[in-house]
Amino acid sequence: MSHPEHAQAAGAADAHAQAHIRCSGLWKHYGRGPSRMTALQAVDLAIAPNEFVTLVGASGCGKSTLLRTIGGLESHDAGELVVDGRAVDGPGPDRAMVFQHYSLYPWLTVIDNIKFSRRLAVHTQDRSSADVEAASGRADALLRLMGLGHVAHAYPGQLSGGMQQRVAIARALMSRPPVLLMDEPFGALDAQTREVMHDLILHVHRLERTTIVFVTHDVEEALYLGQRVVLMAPRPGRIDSIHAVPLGPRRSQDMKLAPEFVALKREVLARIRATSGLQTDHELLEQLSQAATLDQTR
Ligand SMILES: Nc1ncnc2c1ncn2[C@@H]1O[C@H](COP(=O)(O)OP(=O)(O)OP(=O)(O)O)[C@@H](O)[C@H]1O
Repeated sequence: MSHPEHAQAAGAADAHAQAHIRCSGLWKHYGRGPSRMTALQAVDLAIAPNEFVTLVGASGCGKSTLLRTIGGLESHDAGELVVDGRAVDGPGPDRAMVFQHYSLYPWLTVIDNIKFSRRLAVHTQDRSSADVEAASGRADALLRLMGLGHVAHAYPGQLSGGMQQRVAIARALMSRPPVLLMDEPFGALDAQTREVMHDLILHVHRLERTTIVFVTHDVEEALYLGQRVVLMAPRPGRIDSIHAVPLGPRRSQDMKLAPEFVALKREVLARIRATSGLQTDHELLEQLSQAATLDQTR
């Protein structure tokens, strides 16, 4: 006889086993001795293939550390981290990363920036001309997908921040990575450009069927993009709670006004304040004014 709780537990275990990215009891420390701090404490997280998951939380809660660990840029101290059934022991072509700063090559044109990683592979692995042609076709398709066709032969310095970030995303997608890891990719863009980038990345996610893990400080961005929002808490860095976003996969800007969106935004914001140790903005202002008074009396 099946029991609902058992069925739920079995479902969760199944999801864990079939996950594209799976962290089980993941620990990460920085420093040694008395200065040792725990950046990740027993993180358990299963991300399904083609899922879009966002990570939010107060400053220093370990969002970037978790993302970089999944990317293989940081090692973990204990626990298990598996991507596509394989234990992660460093960076790999299956996991592309996009950061806030575009890190494009200023001396290469847009199209050459996009082809760059592929170009290295052509040199090192003695690819055939058919491979080179396929790479050109892929680069052209990405130019179109990212709305960059008209600037293919421009240099990064001639482009706006939003356009440069589109190039960086196209370059990350060039080798069809199954996983895209994004660390505050739109953090330096103005509000209007961010909105355009949000719809663009959702479109890319639908077409490329990539699993995306996206770090942000911005709760509205986290809710608009994510199918699930993972809320992390600091000191020690850990997962506080995971929230399913009650919106379908096709999103539009007016959904941000839907009562269920607004209610979840409030809940997540309140939880971030609570976990950061600051209950209210008022409390923060009081702390700042006390610090200012202390400075004046010194
Ligand atoms: N290389 C490092 N060496 C020592 N401590 C580090 C290192 N990288 C991060 N930390 C510390 O680990 C904790 C988690 O940092 P992390 O950057 O992952 O947090 P975050 O949630 O991404 O923060 P933010 O939102 O401010 O970017 C912080 O206390 C940070 O100071």
